[in-house]
Amino acid sequence: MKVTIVGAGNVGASCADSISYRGIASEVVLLDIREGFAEGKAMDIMQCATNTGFNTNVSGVTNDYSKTANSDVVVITSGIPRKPGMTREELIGINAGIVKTVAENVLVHSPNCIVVVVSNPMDTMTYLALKSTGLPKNRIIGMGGALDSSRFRYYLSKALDKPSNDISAMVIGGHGDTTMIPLTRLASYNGIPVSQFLSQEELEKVAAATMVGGATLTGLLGTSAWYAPGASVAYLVDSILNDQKKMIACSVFVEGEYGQNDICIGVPCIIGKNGVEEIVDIKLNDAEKAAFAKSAEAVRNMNADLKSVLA
Ligand SMILES: NC(=O)c1ccc[n+]([C@@H]2O[C@H](COP(=O)([O-])OP(=O)(O)OC[C@H]3O[C@@H](n4cnc5c(N)ncnc54)[C@H](O)[C@@H]3O)[C@@H](O)[C@H]2O)c1
Ligand SMILES: O=C(O)C[C@H](O)C(=O)O
Repeated sequence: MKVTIVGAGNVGASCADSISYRGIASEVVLLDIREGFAEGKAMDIMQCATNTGFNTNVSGVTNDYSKTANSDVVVITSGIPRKPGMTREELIGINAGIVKTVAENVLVHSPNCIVVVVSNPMDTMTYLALKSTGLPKNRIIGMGGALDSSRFRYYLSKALDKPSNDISAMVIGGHGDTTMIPLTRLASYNGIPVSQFLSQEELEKVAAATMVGGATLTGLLGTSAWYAPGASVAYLVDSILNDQKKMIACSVFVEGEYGQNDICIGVPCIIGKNGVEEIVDIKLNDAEKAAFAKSAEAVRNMNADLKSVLA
């Protein structure tokens, strides 16, 4: 199985590292416009092979899409990241042009691939990739919910003082500081509702920390995060390539689900060899429904900024 990752920066290289280390694909191609950069990242990753024991062939190319031919999955991480104090939405001006060109280029050489969009603002970039390529909706997946959910589990584990892997929790809605919806009511510690262990106030603090999880890291690092984003992409790609049918919150095109239409937004999806195989209909309560409608409105408003790019 072949995976192409466009953008060999912090997130792209971390995706390649996670995918090869976990043996998810036989071949990974990193592509970047910076001369020699993807080649360097690929060589560095390949020099891990003997010490970590992986067999994936990782190669790098400078803007040569012919080397990406016949990829099963293409991950788009190209574009600029935010700096401290910025929102993801502020990246739209530069990243929209990059994502549109990249999505069109990859499809020339891999017409049957599934596209995973990572570049921010991710829900808007996913919608752009879908509209500009005309691909069927099951083949365009925005990665954000997997990362946000893992941050939610991290903050719950800190509050509970229990291991993250014993906690099950999901974030839906937009991948933005104010649009994420951590589903606190449905989070559990080994199947037991977390509300049995944490007060409402503690749960609200966890949800708030989750929503600004990316901004917190950006403030600490001076640029946005990459290890957890790379691992989250690998988790998603694994479910596609190995047809695992995991339920993962992903940004996908909705047509009536959760009362919304014509946007890409985070909803629970079954992810398998066909990409998005099902959108799972969780019964939300009234407060969660209202939060989802508000999040969807913000996501829809951002799409309006794509008019000139999509014209
Ligand atoms: N969806 C998520 O959960 C999530 C998580 C982390 C980061 N991100 C986003 O991912 C993007 C990348 O972040 P990063 O930290 O890796 O940034 P980075 O600056 O480290 O890397 C971006 C790379 O893209 C390359 N690039 C730019 N234009 C290109 C083009 N036309 N073709 C090929 N490559 C091109 C650059 O040369 C650079 O190497 C940002 O938009 C960031 O906000 C999203
Ligand atoms: O926070 C960012 O800007 C990057 C990414 O969306 C993240 O959540 O880490």
